[in-house]
Amino acid sequence: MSAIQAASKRPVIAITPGEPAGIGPDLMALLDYDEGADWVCVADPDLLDDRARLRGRPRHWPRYAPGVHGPSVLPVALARRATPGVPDPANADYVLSCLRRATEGCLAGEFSALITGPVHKAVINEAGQAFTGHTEFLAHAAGVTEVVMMLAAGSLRVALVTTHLPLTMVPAAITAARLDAALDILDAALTRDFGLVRPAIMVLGLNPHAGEGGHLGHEEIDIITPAVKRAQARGIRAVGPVPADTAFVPARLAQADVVLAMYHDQGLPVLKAQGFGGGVNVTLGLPFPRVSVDHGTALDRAGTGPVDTGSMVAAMTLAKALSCRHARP
Ligand SMILES: NC(=O)c1ccc[n+]([C@@H]2O[C@H](COP(=O)([O-])OP(=O)(O)OC[C@H]3O[C@@H](n4cnc5c(N)ncnc54)[C@H](O)[C@@H]3O)[C@@H](O)[C@H]2O)c1
Ligand SMILES: N[C@H](C(=O)O)[C@H](O)COP(=O)(O)O
Repeated sequence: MSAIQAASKRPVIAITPGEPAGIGPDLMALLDYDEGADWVCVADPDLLDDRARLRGRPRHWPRYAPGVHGPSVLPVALARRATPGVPDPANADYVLSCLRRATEGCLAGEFSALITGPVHKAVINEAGQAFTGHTEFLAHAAGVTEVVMMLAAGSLRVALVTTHLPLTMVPAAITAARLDAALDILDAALTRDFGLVRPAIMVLGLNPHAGEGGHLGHEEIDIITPAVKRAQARGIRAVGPVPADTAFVPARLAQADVVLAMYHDQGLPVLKAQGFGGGVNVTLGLPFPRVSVDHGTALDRAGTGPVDTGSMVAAMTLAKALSCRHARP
């Protein structure tokens, strides 16, 4: 915990609202900010004012400075005024600048956690910046080679071996080293940050019916089963590979604290079907807590449509809890 946080005895949490044409700025306007933390919104103050006015919720945003409590804004200027629902590649640099500033603050101990609002990956790439997601961006910025994306909604937790990767590249990315790292990170984070004792990790197969004994694919025999056995030998309570189609059957799921899926759309559709709007996305393995919403930019709702703040509220609650756990000596 930094000197500022130690003095204030409460977490100072950075929030990046994400794509300025999306619903991130709407969330900033609509939220009730919990008084148990200082919330530093890294964004363009005019954008926040514009969106708050559109939402009929004008709010005074004090400038961020040590000793300013409650919500405040750390100004980063937009390149062009944002039109709700219409992402503009000219503002891609702004989105990344907000993220960089917040990340630097987390790495320096200025902030105790980072909450990210949704970004539009395509428009950032259209602006010429290679960007696949916050998870990969933050790992790179923090100089960490291996992290794990985990989404949680209620009691369901789904972690991913591979993240934002075209499906054709997935099999080659499921390596012994990646599986070992993912299982170690997951076990350590669930123990340290989520208070679980010897968490049960259900590892999915890659192929239909977990390869059907090698008749429907060999990754289970060649790579996944040996990784599960190595993890067990390290004391990790891993089981599998379990066929993905029946892994989420309630009786089976009840035996696991987390499901480790091989790729993005193997695990996340189940989680989002069950808990969309109240789930969170956590990056495990970073040197600071990072939590995000479970939804995207919802361009169709920015500025006017009904917006559910549930996921952002859940992200704020978890970021606060993780801030306190990370601050423990
Ligand atoms: N954390 C992130 O940065 C993040 C997460 C997921 C998707 N995305 C990005 O978002 C963009 C759009 O993705 P998408 O259309 O697949 O998903 P989306 O979550 O933006 O939208 C899916 C549906 O859910 C609705 N919705 C989303 N959030 C809502 C909320 N808070 N309240 C009410 N309704 C809500 C939308 O209106 C839409 O009908 C993509 O560029 C994607 O990469 C970013
Ligand atoms: N995979 C996430 C989801 O489906 O919710 C989303 O794309 C955000 O990922 P990052 O946190 O890496 O941006």
